[in-house]
Amino acid sequence: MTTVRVIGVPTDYGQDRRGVDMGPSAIRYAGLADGLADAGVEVEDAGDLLVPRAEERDPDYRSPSQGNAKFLRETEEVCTRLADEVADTIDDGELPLVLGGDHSVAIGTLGGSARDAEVGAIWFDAHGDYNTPTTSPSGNVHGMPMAAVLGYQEWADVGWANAPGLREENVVYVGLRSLDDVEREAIRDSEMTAYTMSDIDERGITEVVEAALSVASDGVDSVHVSLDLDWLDPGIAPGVGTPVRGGVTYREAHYAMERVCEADVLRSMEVVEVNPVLDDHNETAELATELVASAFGKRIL
Ligand SMILES: NC(=[NH2+])NCCC[C@H](N)C(=O)O
Ligand SMILES: [Mn+2]
Ligand SMILES: [Mn+2]
Repeated sequence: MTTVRVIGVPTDYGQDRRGVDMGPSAIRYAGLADGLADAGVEVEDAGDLLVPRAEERDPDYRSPSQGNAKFLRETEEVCTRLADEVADTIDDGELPLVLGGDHSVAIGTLGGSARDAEVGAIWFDAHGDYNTPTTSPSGNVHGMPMAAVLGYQEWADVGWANAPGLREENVVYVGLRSLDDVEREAIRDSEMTAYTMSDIDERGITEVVEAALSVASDGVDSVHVSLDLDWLDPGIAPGVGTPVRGGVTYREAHYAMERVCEADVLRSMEVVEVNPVLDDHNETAELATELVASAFGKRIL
């Protein structure tokens, strides 16, 4: 039986809206343990990483190579510890489930997951998160993790952000609908595969998810799944910091998670960007919990 080790990362260094640091609590409160039990997996909750409050830090501390990026030192500090936790979890034969926090935590999750193995990644998100400290219009590191771990542009010089076992060819985006201009060109020029919402409209979630799974798992040991709650339509997932209209539906999202489970390639998973302060009676955290249960095997019949 799979044992899932839950690792909370209560950080909001990667963006400007406060509250996403409460994501791990909100997701647990929404019934994560019961959801995983329904899915038939063993659960071990490792608690939360200790993350100093943003108010105690200076977002504007910059070393010359940091460009616009805010809280980069703090992000390094958290992601370095997270990468070790994730790698240790996998070494112990368990499956890490990381609860964000904002999407900057992916630098740590992927760093640990792709440390000693060849892995692919499926990025369920409205956004590409492929900015760099100098191309980013916002300076928010949650818009940069994919570029960071792949060493795109100046990220190549940032020694701590890397995922040696992850190659662009095995990275797949599903559900894109908001890209910055430079980021769009960079994604076009990369070897990554990107399915936008229009692709889902045209081909249906069934076909897109099949394609995503096959590209991500091609020639590698296993796959990391990154689930940003703003992938879903804000009508059903209002508790996120950067909502974008026109996201996937409740059923499309569940279907995708069910297929992830059936493909039996999962190495690590993270659920990010749940912001209880912006949420409506914890409904986004509840949705996150249900989607995790589907990804780990909960079925109707
Ligand atoms: N993980 C996220 N929600 N990312 C949103 C990124 C938004 C925008 N592209 C930026 O870089 O600032
Ligand atoms: Mn994201
Ligand atoms: Mn997003």
